[in-house]
Amino acid sequence: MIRTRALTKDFVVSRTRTVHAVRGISLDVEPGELVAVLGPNGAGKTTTLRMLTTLIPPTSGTAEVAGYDVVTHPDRVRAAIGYVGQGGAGGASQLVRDELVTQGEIYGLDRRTARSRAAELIEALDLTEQADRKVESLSGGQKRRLDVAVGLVHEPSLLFLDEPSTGLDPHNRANLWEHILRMRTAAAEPMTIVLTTHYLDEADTFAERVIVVDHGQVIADDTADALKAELAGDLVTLRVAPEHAATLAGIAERASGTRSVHVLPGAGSAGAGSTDVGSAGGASTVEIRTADGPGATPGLLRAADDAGVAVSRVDVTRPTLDDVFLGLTGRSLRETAVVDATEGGSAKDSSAKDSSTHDSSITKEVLA
Ligand SMILES: Nc1ncnc2c1ncn2[C@@H]1O[C@H](COP(=O)(O)OP(=O)(O)OP(=O)(O)O)[C@@H](O)[C@H]1O
Repeated sequence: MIRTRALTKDFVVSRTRTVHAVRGISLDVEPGELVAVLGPNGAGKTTTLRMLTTLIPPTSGTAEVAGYDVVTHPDRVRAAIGYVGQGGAGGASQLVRDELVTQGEIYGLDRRTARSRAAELIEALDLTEQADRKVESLSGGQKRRLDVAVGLVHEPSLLFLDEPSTGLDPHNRANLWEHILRMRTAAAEPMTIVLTTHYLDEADTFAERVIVVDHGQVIADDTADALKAELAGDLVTLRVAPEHAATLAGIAERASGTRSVHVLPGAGSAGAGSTDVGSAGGASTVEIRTADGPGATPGLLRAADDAGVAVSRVDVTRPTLDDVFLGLTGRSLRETAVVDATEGGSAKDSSAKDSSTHDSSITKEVLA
């Protein structure tokens, strides 16, 4: 459905400065895939989407979309795809229904077909009550659903969504996703969807494949689970008395599946002989990165018990996509998003904060 080879885009911003926004992206997306493109602000996600949707020409390299070259057959590409950009489409003073009909006609549907397609989409995207209101009167969530409807009006087999849910509250995000997934499976052939997002949990939950982009290049490409298992691993955190931390670290290092072990002295535990086990102030923490945290933990606890090491608390944390990015680049996607927002970005800081609340961790107190 999509095939790019060594795709690049340079922006000449002044006589002395060129921004290399996309630096040689080669990727293949098969029909029916749901792919999330993830990366910090300025990574080149939107620029890539804009080339694939024929809005800007590549500087070099090739891109075929829906079987057509984006440079030599842009009209064919446009007829086959839907694109929901960041700004959204839509004439503000048009009625919702009229907007959909107009867009359908722009895509070559006759008026009757455009009307029936508009009615279908209004129902499918839960816009019945808003159908005869002006676009400018819609709420953020309703407007985004209309944007998606506009992107789907000509029944494209491939839909590009550029940050579809940025700025929406969690309820509206969930609602939008429900609609997108329903539309996808309702199509005669499962629709291919390529989206960019700042929401790590969104990519994690809905995308079948995650492409991580940084500095204009693809740095990882797999399912979210595979990326997390291969590039991050689970984190097992054990609390022990400071004098037992080295013994426990040794046990962890010898355990199968262990990738790394770190000992963090507890606050106030620098003084030798602290035995304040169970109190956050005195205990040391042994952090173990392992391929399978829930599987490894019982063996670790047995070995600790055999060695006379009393573990006062166990936390097993499954990695997030942010851990994957951190492992790949040494930077956190959340941090980069927040920093860029303070430098003039807009809604990105809220997305970054929101995604940081998503974390799946299993916590278990162990009686020492
Ligand atoms: N028209 C342009 N002229 C000059 N530079 C541009 C232009 N469009 C994008 N860039 C630059 O190209 C780089 C990639 O931008 P792009 O918008 O593709 O990133 P992004 O990953 O989509 O970021 P965001 O998550 O903030 O939307 C950035 O450094 C950006 O400033």
